[in-house]
Amino acid sequence: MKQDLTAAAEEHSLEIECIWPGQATLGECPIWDERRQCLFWIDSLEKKIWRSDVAGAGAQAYKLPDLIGSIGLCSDGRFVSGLASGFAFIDISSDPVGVEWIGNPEPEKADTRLNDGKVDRQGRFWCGTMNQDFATPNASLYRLDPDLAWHRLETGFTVSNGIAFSLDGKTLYFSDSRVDRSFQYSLDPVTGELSDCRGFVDTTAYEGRIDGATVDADGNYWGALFDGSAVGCFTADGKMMRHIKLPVTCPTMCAFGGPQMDVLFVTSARFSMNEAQIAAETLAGGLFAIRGLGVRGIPEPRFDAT
Ligand SMILES: O=C(O)[C@H](O)[C@@H](O)[C@H](O)[C@H](O)CO
Repeated sequence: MKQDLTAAAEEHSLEIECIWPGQATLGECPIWDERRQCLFWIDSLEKKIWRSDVAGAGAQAYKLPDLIGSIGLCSDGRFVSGLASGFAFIDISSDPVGVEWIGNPEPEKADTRLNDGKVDRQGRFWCGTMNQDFATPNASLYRLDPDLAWHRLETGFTVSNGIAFSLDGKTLYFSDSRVDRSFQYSLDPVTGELSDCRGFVDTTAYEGRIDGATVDADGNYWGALFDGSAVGCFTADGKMMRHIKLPVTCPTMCAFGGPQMDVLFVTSARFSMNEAQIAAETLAGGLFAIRGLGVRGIPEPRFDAT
């Protein structure tokens, strides 16, 4: 029996707007670029990076040669990314888009691909794989360092998700979404080593499972609740503080942005829905902006190859 959140949850002063009703198959990875003052997000399965202004206007897509799991900002204006066949830099300033391959951490595994990823406070790119059957527990968590060497930190997951970092960079958040588990690790900011894996949010108490996530300027953790039609905000010790309902079943990832860093952008997906569900949920795959939260994010750190 899932917890009844209706009493604690409703927040009537919020404005929730679908700012891009573009029906992504698998929208993911919203990221605010404070230098360009624009929003980027991806459609993993349609092999695209999308860009728009803060209001979703002027949306344009950049076509990629491969499925894409995640992007992070680089200090040189490119993206560091987890593509299905490996880590790569992506340069959207050229046409066609420039792709500089870094390497495939799992060339021996035909059934996995890189999925959720994020740059940590020290500028390293963390990215986890997922099994494309969403079930076999042979996915791993990797750290790509500025010297472009990658390191496998953990293994045995189904779908890597929920990667985010505490403000002091000493905690890594992670979720294995298909088994509905979320964790915290102690992260040594200097060496990038992980230790002391412990349970974080008990998402089995709520509808949905933690997909993509971010940490706000107060140090609280915001996670998209895939199959739960909501985003949840959790304290650093795993207690749900806020639960914000969305008009789509499958929100996938959230990130703060906008000139004041006070808008929460949320991507969503439709790949897991059947035809009847898609017909009933026309906004599925859209990009949402939640305003009026009274919370800000902080700019994303950048990856800087040495
Ligand atoms: O089903 C789930 O539990 C997962 O959350 C996925 O569906 C994600 O969206 C994943 O990140 C795919 O890229």
